Amino acid sequence: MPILARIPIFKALILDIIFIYCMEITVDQMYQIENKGHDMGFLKKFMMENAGAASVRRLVEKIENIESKNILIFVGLGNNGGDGLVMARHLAGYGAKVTVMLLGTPEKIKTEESNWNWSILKKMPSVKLMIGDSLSFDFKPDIIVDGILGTGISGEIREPYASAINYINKTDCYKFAVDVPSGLDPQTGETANICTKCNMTVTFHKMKQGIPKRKDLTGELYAEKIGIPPEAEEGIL
Ligand SMILES: NC(=O)C1=CN([C@@H]2O[C@H](COP(=O)(O)OP(=O)(O)OC[C@H]3O[C@@H](n4cnc5c(N)ncnc54)[C@H](OP(=O)(O)O)[C@@H]3O)[C@@H](O)[C@H]2O)[C@H](O)CC1
Ligand SMILES: [K+]
Repeated sequence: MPILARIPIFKALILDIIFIYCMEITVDQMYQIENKGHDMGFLKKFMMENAGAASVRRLVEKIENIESKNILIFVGLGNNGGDGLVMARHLAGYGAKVTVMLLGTPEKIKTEESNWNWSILKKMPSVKLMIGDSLSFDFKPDIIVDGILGTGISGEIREPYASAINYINKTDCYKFAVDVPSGLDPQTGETANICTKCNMTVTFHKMKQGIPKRKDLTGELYAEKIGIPPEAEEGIL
């Protein structure tokens, strides 16, 4: 043990530093930090872009020849879905064959930042857009991205999300979860009636307390920074 760490005051300081930088946070703290960062001018739209970009970097690092892959991206109507929409644009840029399955209708997309990304994809013939609740596809996906539910989950999984989660679990391919496997409560680590079982999960900014409890569902697990000013944590962490 380093000399300084033997001195109680320094040992406490070192432990504090480790705790701050490695700590797991609550979902409520994450929402507070997001909102404070947004109010500082680092808009949620920018957070979503960085979240999607960081997710694609991890996926491309893992999967060889991404340009030859059929990628099916399930997106919900909230910002977890928005991250999935950003991933679709980035993966198209890598030359992958990307299909987005919006689990609802575009009018029901909940947020400005998700709508913004949907409107960009509508101008991109390189990405196939599907809406509604049909789960019949004219291809077998090599990769499925679960952008259905994130920190906004509450209660038993409702349709059409439930059928999508069952489809994902029945399909034999590589599965990537945006922020958290859909159906896993990122605060408690408990699962709803159903939950996706994935090969990789990328969560954002800091690890949420419930996620590391279920490595059986997350697969490889990463927490990626998305550019939120550290000052956005002041008074929260
Ligand atoms: N952490 C960050 O810095 C960032 C995180 N991002 C991503 O945002 C999501 C959280 O987005 P939010 O819109 O708050 O919530 P979700 O997308 O997870 O889900 C909300 C929608 O899901 C519906 N819902 C909730 N529970 C169920 C259920 N059991 N069955 C069916 N549908 C459900 C809910 O519908 P309501 O009618 O209940 O409102 C919403 O439609 C986070 O996970 C990250 O991925 C930001 O993109 C970037 C910054
Ligand atoms: K998800």
